[in-house]
Amino acid sequence: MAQTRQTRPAPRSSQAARPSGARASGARGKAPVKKQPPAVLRGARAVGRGSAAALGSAVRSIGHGARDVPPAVRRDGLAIVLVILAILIAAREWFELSSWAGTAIHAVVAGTFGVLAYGLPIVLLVIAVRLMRAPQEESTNHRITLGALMLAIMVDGIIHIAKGQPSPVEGWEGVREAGGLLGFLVGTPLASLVTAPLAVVVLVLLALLSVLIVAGVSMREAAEWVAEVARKVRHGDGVETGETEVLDLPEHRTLERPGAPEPRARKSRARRLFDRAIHGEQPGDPDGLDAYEADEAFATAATVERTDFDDIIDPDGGRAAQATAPLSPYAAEEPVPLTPDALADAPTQLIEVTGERHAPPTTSIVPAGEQGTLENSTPYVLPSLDYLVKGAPHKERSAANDRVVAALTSVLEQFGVDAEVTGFTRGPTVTRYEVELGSGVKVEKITQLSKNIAYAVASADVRILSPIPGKSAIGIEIPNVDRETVALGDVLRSPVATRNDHPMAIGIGKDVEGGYVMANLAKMPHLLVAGATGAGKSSFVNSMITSVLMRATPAEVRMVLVDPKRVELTIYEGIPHLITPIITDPKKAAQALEWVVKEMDMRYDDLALFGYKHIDDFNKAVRAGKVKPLPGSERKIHTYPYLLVIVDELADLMMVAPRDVEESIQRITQLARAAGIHLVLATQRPSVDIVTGTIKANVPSRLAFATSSLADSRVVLDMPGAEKLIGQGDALFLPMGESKPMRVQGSWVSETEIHAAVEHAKRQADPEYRDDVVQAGSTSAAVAEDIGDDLDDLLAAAELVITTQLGSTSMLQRKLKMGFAKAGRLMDLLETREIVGPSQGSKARDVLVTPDELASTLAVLRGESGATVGSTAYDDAEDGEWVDS
Ligand SMILES: Nc1ncnc2c1ncn2[C@@H]1O[C@H](COP(=O)(O)OP(=O)(O)OP(=O)(O)O)[C@@H](O)[C@H]1O
Repeated sequence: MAQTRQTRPAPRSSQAARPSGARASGARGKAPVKKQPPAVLRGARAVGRGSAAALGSAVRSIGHGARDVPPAVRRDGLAIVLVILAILIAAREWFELSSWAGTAIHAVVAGTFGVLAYGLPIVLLVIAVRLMRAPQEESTNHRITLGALMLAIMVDGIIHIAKGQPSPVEGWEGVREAGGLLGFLVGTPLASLVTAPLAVVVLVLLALLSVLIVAGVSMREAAEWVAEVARKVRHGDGVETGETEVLDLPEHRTLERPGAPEPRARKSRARRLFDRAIHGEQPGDPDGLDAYEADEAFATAATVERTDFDDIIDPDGGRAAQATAPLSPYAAEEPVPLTPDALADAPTQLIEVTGERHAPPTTSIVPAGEQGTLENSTPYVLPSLDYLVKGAPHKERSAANDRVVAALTSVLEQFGVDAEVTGFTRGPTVTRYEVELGSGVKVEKITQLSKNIAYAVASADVRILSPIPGKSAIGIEIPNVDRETVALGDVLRSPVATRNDHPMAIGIGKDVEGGYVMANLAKMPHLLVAGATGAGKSSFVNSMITSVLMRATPAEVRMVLVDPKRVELTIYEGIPHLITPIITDPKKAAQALEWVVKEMDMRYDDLALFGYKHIDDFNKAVRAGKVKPLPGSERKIHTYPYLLVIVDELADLMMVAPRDVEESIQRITQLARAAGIHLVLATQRPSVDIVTGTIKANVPSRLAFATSSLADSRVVLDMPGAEKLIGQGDALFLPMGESKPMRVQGSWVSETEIHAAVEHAKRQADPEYRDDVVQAGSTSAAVAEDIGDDLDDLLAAAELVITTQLGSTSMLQRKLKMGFAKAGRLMDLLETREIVGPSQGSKARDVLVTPDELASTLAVLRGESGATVGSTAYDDAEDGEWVDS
């Protein structure tokens, strides 16, 4: 299933509503409606509850007070505490502080860490500095702290064994002079288990592992780095020769030569060379690059394209991510974190702070014909989730819900229906009230009452679900008068989001039970988003793009954004995840879709060439170094990022080139899944001429916001329901393979938050645009003059005539719904292209092209170079032998 969801915990019984006459229910996951207890008992309970509540609220207020302290200040507080500890420990261990406090410190610290207590102040200071300088890299900080602690334990164990394994029973002094309590606890049992020398070997290896954890590098990387240093030392061009060469960790190999082009210029040249390499060309020097530069450029391009999910995912589910290179020059310049409070207080200032740009990372040298070190991707730091604000806590019930329960109960009583409201589950926008029927009562009795229910609860948007999936109960969904906004930050911070580290998983929102809903765009694999103006479609597109920015690096996900309205997506201009500037011209958008088809074909060729079925398998093999270039090829094999194509207003595209757009969408959607290419098509006008049968058949996942009519709901979901939604992000989500849609409240992200995420991304890297995206095919340029604006109609006419093998003008008139003059003109054009023979009076013309030659003939009409009617030239193109423009 494409989506996962987390159900909220069952409400406490003390929160249950108690309308008279309602039947008690203990159903899990909903607020039950209970019978009234006797008055005396109620009074006693009230007194008890009152005092408990007073005590509870006092404790909670302290807790809330602490929670209200901004996270950044809390982290600073922790850093300051560490500095104080470091000073105190240093005072005793270094300067022999002799007071009782000194004695106590020594007893605790040396008692725990043994002789390592001497070094502890330095370790504490390093962690404190790291906390203050890179607070947003929580998972990296956790990793370093954990690694340091492990290292201390292992070294203590070694010291403990080396000092003859003193036991606390013989006196603490000996333990303090050796490895402390930690050393005793680790060293003694291990030594008695496997003998002392073997125990030391084990501890040394574990200490080595701890060092790797602290450094955030794998054994192979460390070995490579050591080999590199050794090589440099051997060749006498040592690491510290300063002026021309700087050696860093393997992923940051920087080699500056006097007179070498600027890194950015080299990169764009690299991109061109890289593109050629993809198409099997040799990295020569047509751009004036010498062999050195060409190799370097290839390595850079490969680095840019590389992905390594395994390497950037922290075992704790967070992302130690790309921030893990402690020696990176970029790590020292990490961005100032934007906390929600900061965002609220001074958005403009913060935007200024983030205005500064970081140079893209350095170039690595990979000798020609050798596979590069693939896992060393660009040190791109993902934005901290602190950039996104926290929403108000979710309410499980409110007074409004109790009023609705009472109203529903009274409607049932008034109309004499033997049914009871047994509970409800409150979501952010609507609450689903559950009604159980008495035996022998027809479900229709309730559905017939929908208007009376709407009247009683004073809401026109009552939706009845019969039954609630998986339950013998009827659900009545009624909008909350006190609805809640679902903050994207809350969705992305929820356990369901942190457990799922897929870069294409996005925060959809919250379901009717208040559970967070995430969905993986890669599994959809294509999504249609529709809804009337103002229903929340654009807000969804924004939270989707922001989700990607928060969770994926440009090496993992690249995007093509199509925004014919020119307003919705401009904010994302310049983010490094873009593969081409935001496309606003619908004609260019149609070309971009053709480019996507081409890219897909190319990826397919690659998969076929190396024998993989899915891009994920291919990428995994590339990262494992298992994909080797063919013998004699100089090509550097790289991983492919997912390609996410977002069209924010399909209608605008369908108006310009309906057949081309439809055709491209069809080809992309049929094949793109395995190639890691995914489409999101959004439209305000979900009518059959925009969301055609072909598009619907190929885009299996749907997200419907409120539609203006039942017909529109049917177009999007193939069922009614969306016309009853209440707007502002209220949606029905129907992922591929599901039969019933899930009602969700879409997540909301403010412009300030988007800006913060965008600025962060822009600071990390520059976009590297592919200049061929909007030139692919250049169809319109080559279209013959006599066809002019009639190309789409001509293509339709040619297709009709060729597939039916009937050269009849009146058929064109009838099927394409056009006048006689236009149909006649099209037929004449077909004659000039030798698709049909000359006019034979009232008889139909001969058709000179067979259905087998349809594709090549349409290519000729489109003006695609190299194609001739009925020839094989276009077929070659179909096989993926496109020449890069
Ligand atoms: N998820 C949401 N949570 C809270 N409010 C929302 C949400 N989505 C939309 N809204 C509210 O509804 C308004 C309109 O939303 P939005 O602009 O996304 O609609 P739209 O369907 O994209 O309209 P259009 O197609 O005209 O751009 C927003 O300004 C916002 O106030």
